Amino acid sequence: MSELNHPDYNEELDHLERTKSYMDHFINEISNKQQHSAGQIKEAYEILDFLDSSQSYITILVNARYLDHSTETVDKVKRAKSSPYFSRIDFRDHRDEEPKSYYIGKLSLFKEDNEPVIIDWRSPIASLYYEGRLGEVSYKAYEGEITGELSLKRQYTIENEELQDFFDVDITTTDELLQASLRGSADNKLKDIVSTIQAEQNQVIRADLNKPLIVQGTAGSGKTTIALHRIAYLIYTYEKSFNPENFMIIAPNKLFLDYISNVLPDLGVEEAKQTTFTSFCFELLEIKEQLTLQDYKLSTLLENYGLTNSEKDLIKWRATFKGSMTFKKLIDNYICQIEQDLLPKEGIELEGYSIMSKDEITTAFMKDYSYLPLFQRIDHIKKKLSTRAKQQKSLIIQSIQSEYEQKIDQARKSENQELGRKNAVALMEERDQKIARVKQGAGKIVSKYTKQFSKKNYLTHYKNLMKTPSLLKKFCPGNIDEEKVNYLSKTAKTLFKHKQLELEDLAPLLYIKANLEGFSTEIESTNVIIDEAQDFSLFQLHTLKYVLNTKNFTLLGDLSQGIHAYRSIKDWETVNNHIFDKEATSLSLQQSYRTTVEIMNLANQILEQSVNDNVPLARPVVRHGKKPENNVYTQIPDLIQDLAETITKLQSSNYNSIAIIGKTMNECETIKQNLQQQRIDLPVLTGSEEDYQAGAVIIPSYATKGLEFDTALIVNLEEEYQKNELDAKLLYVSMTRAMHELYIFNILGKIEFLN
Ligand SMILES: Nc1ncnc2c1ncn2[C@@H]1O[C@H](COP(=O)(O)OP(=O)(O)OP(=O)(O)O)[C@@H](O)[C@H]1O
Repeated sequence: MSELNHPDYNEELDHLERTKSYMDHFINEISNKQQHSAGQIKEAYEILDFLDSSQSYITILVNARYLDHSTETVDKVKRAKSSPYFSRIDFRDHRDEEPKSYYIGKLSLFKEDNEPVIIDWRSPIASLYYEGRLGEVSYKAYEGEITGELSLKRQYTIENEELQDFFDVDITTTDELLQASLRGSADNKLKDIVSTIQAEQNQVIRADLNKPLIVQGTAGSGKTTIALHRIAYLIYTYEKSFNPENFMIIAPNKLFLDYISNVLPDLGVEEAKQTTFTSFCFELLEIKEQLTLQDYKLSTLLENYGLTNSEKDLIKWRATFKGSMTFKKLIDNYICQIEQDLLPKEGIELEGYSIMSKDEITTAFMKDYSYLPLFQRIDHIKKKLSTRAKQQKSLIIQSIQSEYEQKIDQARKSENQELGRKNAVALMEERDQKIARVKQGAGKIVSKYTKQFSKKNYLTHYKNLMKTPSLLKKFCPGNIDEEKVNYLSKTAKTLFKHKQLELEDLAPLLYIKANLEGFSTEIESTNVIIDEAQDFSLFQLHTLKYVLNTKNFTLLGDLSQGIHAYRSIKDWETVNNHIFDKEATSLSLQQSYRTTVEIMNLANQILEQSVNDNVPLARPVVRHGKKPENNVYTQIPDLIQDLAETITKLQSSNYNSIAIIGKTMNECETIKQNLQQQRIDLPVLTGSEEDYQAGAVIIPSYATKGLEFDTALIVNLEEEYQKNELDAKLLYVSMTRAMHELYIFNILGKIEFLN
C-alpha cells in the first residue's frame, strides 16, 4: 500500500529535509576545513627552508592527506544526497528506555555529538533491516550480541532528493521495494541491491570471513550480486586488515567481467582484482608468447564433428582426469622425483677440506628451506655455500700453512743439510701452489658444484611427463589403463606440437611452477571470490588455494548449471572435504529473483526431467509475467520469418536487452545468416568480448551463463536438445537468462524436453 497519506508523511518529509540540510552543512564544514588546509599548505611552501624544513614538510603532508581523504568523503556525501537513505528501523535496545530510529543508506554520517544521521547498510545494526522480523530481535555487534525490540521497518523511495513514496513492512506485506526493483528492465550491466537484500542473502554477505564459504544458489538467486556486496561488506568491516586490492574476483569470461563492471564503483570495490582463471594463470605462468589456449572441448562435445560416443567419452575422461585430485597426486609424485634427483650425490670439498657435507646440504634442501620452491632452495644453498667457501678459505690456508710449517721445519733439521734445504724449498713450492689453488678454487668451486643441479623449467618438466607414457604410469597413484595413458600422452603430444595447451593443463602447470620456481609477480590477493564455481575442478581449486596461500575463499555456484560437469566438481561436500578440510561454511540460496514464476516453472520442469543433482529447485519470487511461448515449425523459413517479426516487435518495445540463444556456435552462425536474409543483422557474441552494449544479440547457450537479458529467444534450427543431462542444463541456463519474457522457436522434434 502506498503511504502518501500516512500519518507520518509530514514527519518523514521534515526528516528528509533535515537530513539533506545536515548533509549540506557537513559538506560546507568540510569545504571550510579544506580551504584552511589548502592555506596551510600554501603557507608551508612559502616558508619552506630547504635546509631544515621538517616542520613544513609535516604540515604539507598532513594537510595534503586530509585534502585527499576529505575530498573522497565529500564526493560520497554529495552522491548520496539524491537518495540519502532507503530504509528506517525503530529499535529499542533492552538496555535503553526508548526506541531509536535509524535511517539506513549507502554511507554512515554522524553529527559532532556522535548522533547517527545515516547508518551504513553494512553496519552491524543494519542487519536488523535485512533479517529482523518485528518483535524481539538480536544482532551481532562488535561488542557481542545485542537484543531488543524492533518496532518498525520502513522502506523509502527517494529520487533526486524528493520523497516519492514509503512503505511499512510487517510480517504480512510483500517487499514492495523488491517487487518494484524486479519489475525494472535489464540494461547490459548488473546493479547494486543494497536496499532490497533478502535475509538469506544477508547471511551470505556477512558470513564469517575466517572460514571458507561455499554458496549453492539457484539460477537468479543473486550469487554474483551478493558476491560483490560481500566484498563491500568485508572491506567496510575489516578496513584495517584489507584493501580492495586484496580481493580477487574470478569470473567465467571477459564478457561477464564487463557485465559486473558498473556495480563495482557503486559498492566502492572497483579496485578489487577482476580476472578469469585463464588470465590469472597466463599472468603467473608468463607463457603468453609461447603457447595458446585451446578450449573448445564443450563445443567439440556438443557439435557433430563425426565423433563416436566412445571418442566423446574419452575426451570427457581426459578432462575429468586432468582436473582430479588423482592427477594432482600424480604431479606430486613427479615433483618428488624431481626433488630426489636434485639431492646432492656428495658433499663439497676444497683441496680435501670439507666445505659442507652431503648430509648438511641435504638437510638444508629438505628441511631448512623446504618452505621454498625447489629452484629457490638451490639458490639459497648456493649462497650458503659461497659464504661458507669464503669463510673456510682463510681457515684452510691457515691450516695448510701450519701443516707445511712443521714439514718444512723437519726438512730443515735433516742431517743432510743440502738435501734438507732442497726438500724445504720443494715443500714451500708445494705449499704455495696449494694455497694458490685454494684461493682460486674457492671462487669457482661453488658454481662448479651447483652445475650438477639441473634447472629444467616447469614447462619442460610438464611436457616431459605428459609425453612419456611410462612416467605417467609410474607416478599415477593406483592403477591406470595402458590405453588411457597412451591416449593422454598422444593428445598432449599433438597439443604441444601445435604450441597449444588446453584449459585442464593450466592448474598442473601453475602447481608445478609454484613448486619448482615460484613466481616473479607479487600476489596481493588474500581473499578470493569465485563465481560460477561449479565449473572448477578440484585440482583448479586446490592450485588456487596453494598458490595464493589463503583459505579466505568464497565460492558461489549452481550445480544445476554445471554445463562443464564432465570436467568439474559434482558436489560441494567433496570440495569442502578435499580443499577446505571440512572447515567451510555452506549456505544455500533457493529464492530466485531474476525471472517470472511462469519462466521459472518451465525451466524447473526441464531440470526435473533429466538432472539428478540433489539440488533443490529454484523458488521464484512471486512476480508474474507473460507465459513462455513455444513456437514449433516444420520449415526453417517459416520459423525465421516469425522470429524476425518477434525480434522487430521486441526491439521497438521498452526492453533493452534481447538474447537470441542458439545451442552451439554453429547454430548461432546459421541463425545469423537466416536473419540476414530478413534484413536483420545482429552480432554473434562468443563470451570473450571485452564489452557488451545493450540491444539484440545472438549468443551460444554456454556463453550466456551468468548474464541476464530482458527477453530470451531460444532458437533451434538444426541442433537438438536431447534428453540428457548436459542438454537439460544448457536449456535450463538459456531459459533462466530471461527477466521478463521467454520465447522458444524450434523445428518440430528438436527439443525433446518439450515434446
Ligand atoms: N535482493 C534482491 N533485490 C533485487 N534484485 C535482486 C536481488 N537479488 C537478486 N536480484 C536480481 O536478480 C538478478 C539475478 O542476480 P544474479 O545475476 O546475481 O544471480 P545469480 O545467482 O548469479 O544468477 P545465475 O546463476 O543465474 O547467473 C539480478 O538482476 C539481480 O539484480
